[in-house]
Amino acid sequence: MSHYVVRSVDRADAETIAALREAGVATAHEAAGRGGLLGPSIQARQIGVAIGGSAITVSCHPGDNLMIHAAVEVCRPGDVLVVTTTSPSTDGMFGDLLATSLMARGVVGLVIDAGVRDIASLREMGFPVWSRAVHAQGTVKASPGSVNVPVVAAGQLVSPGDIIVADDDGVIALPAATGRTVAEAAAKRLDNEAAKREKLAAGTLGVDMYDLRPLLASLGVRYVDRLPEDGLA
Ligand SMILES: O=C([O-])CC(=O)C(=O)O
Ligand SMILES: [Mg+2]
Repeated sequence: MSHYVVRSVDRADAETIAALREAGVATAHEAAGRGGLLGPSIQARQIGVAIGGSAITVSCHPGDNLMIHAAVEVCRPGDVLVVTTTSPSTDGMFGDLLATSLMARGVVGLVIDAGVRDIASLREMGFPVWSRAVHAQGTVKASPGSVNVPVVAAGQLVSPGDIIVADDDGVIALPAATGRTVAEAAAKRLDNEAAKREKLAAGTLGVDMYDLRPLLASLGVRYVDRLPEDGLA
């Protein structure tokens, strides 16, 4: 098996990335046709932080953070490091020292399908992390892997240069080439949601706003004042 550190990455433009970050993971996911999400095994390790950036991908041997060290050098300001392991692992392969190194390169956050440690320091430093686990288990630097090859993180294919948006709801990866179209669709959804929010706040019911009464009737859902004697039979 060959191992590579790929230096060149095609990134999306900063404006598109910022628009998707502002839209948020849920809206970007809807705007992308309900695609792109990493699975919920990867969770935010801080509250109220949203990031957007270009993926630098890392494929590591489980329990081995050698390739994270190798990846730091190819990161640019505005990137997000996306780390995977070649078999499932929750070892704490990333902590405040690696975060210090990434912050010095202008990396805006980490998404890792494995464990992190030094979590109190990471929060204090303001380096945001989305991970499968928090686990102090130490790792070694011994086995080869690759940087900037396609990887799978929590069931989602992530390619180098993908737009990563992460917030309290989770993480989404979008191909850079689709970014502008998704950002436009996200902006439309946000406008539309603003109008809906106003109506809902004024007391309009979802069943009326979405015209769901005919659907409920066609599905055989009946409104009664009391449950009939024969119950749900
Ligand atoms: O050094 C390691 O193996 C991971 C870690 O704790 C750090 O980056 O601070
Ligand atoms: Mg440490």
